[in-house]
Amino acid sequence: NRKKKREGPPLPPGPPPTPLVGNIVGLDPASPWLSYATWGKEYGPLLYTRFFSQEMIVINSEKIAKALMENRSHIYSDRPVIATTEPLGLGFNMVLFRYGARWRQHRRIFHQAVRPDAVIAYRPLQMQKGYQLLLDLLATPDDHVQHLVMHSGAIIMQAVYNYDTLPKDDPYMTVIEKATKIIVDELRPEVAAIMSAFPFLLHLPGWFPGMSINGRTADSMKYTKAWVEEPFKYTQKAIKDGTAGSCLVTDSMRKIEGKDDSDESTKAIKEIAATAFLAGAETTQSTLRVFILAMVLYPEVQKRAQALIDSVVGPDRLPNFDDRESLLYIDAILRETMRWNPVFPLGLPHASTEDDIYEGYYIPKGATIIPNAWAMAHDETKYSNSFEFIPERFIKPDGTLNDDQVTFAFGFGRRICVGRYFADASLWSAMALMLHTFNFGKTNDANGKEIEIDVKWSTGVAIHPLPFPCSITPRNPGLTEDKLRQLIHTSQ
Ligand code: HEM
Repeated sequence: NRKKKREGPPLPPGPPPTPLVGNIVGLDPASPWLSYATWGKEYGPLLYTRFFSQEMIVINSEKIAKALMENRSHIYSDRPVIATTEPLGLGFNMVLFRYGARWRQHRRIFHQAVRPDAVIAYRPLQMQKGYQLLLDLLATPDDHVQHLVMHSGAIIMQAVYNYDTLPKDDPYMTVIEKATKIIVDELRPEVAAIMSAFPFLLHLPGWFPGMSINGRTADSMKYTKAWVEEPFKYTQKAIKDGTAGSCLVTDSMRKIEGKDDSDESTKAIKEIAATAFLAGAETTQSTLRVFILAMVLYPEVQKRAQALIDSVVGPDRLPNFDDRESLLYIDAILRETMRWNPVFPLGLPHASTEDDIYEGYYIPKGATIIPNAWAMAHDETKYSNSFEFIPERFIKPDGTLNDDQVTFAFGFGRRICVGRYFADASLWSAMALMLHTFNFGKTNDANGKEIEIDVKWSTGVAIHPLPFPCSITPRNPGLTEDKLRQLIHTSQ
């Protein structure tokens, strides 16, 4: 027991571990962020827990997360080795890379493509895909989840490969969706910790209780290989044929031309392209699902946003990025969506590369560092009535936005989400367009009685609300497909 044998500063407090397994007892496997937040109330915002031999430091406070992962980022920028990465076929994915040269190379190329001044170039495509989302919602509002999946995926496929996804049964999207489903389900830190402690578990059959991952690795491998290779081949061919438009792959390939056209750079670009979908599509559509849930549950917020859009934009055209400055309430809604239910409730784990001491507590080298974004979002000292959806909390008395950009929802320090500016624009455009065009509300049952929404959440590393009954109706009751197409045409 490390706690007894060590001399010097103590480890941070935490619940007493069960011998061998550590702090599994009492941890809610479907929503561990709740257990960590509860433990935080008892033991303090910095917690020490253990899963088998893996030491974990859970941070429930934004201030401490910044003090460690930002101010001491030279120590806290690694990722834990996740034993399930390779079996799932995720070795290409820089999100999970250890801190080092390969990560730095990928991060640099990625940053070039989606840094604040570069993302402006993607606005027309984000608007186009937003228009398509409106058309899809008008045609079949009950399929709104599928439309959001397609919207977020189509933006990434276009931005990365300059590939226009098919509205139905797109071959690349189908394969990627299958892989993502397995990955999001299985890539949980607690599963990874168990697998790391007992690698032989990876060889147990998939039907063995708790070992669902083993039944799925072969499929995951197959799908991820197709995901990395196939769309990249599409763009490579377009480059060869001289028909390639600007996109992450084409632009990055052109940059290395003549300078460094080794296979390694090409491979890096190919892997970054696949990573963009993994990191960017599910997260964006999950956030938009949270947004729709909020609009249904908080009609007064929706009305306030629509009244503002009506006064600034009016009914005869759709909002665009030039209106953003005059529609700050939409930004407040965006921030509140990210805060109210962060789609990565436990962020993504970092790992420490040196022993450290923080406020008298010892943080061991090699510990997994878990920022509990959910607990930060529900810090009542910062966000009163934190379970309520209140965009006004981001607006200063003079009507401008405050400085709180809810960055904790995008992570910390050197590993902070590299795609956050891109995500912000995809989210803003979709939210503004949807609020302009539709009302989101509850539905009625057969007796005309309003159906109450019992919100349930998926589980895994990234989460979203499970489908809930809602009505999506055009604000203008006479809106037809033709009229909407006309509106889109005049707005371009
Ligand atoms: C609402 C949308 C999004 C959310 C909430 C989100 C959130 C996050 C979070 C919490 C992390 C972990 C940061 C850390 O380790 O501290 C992350 C990492 C990352 N995100 Fe995002 N993300 C979103 C969209 C995107 C998009 C659109 C892209 C790409 C176009 C992207 C690319 C990445 C990459 C590559 C990483 C890994 C960074 C690294 O390890 O260095 N994300 N994101």
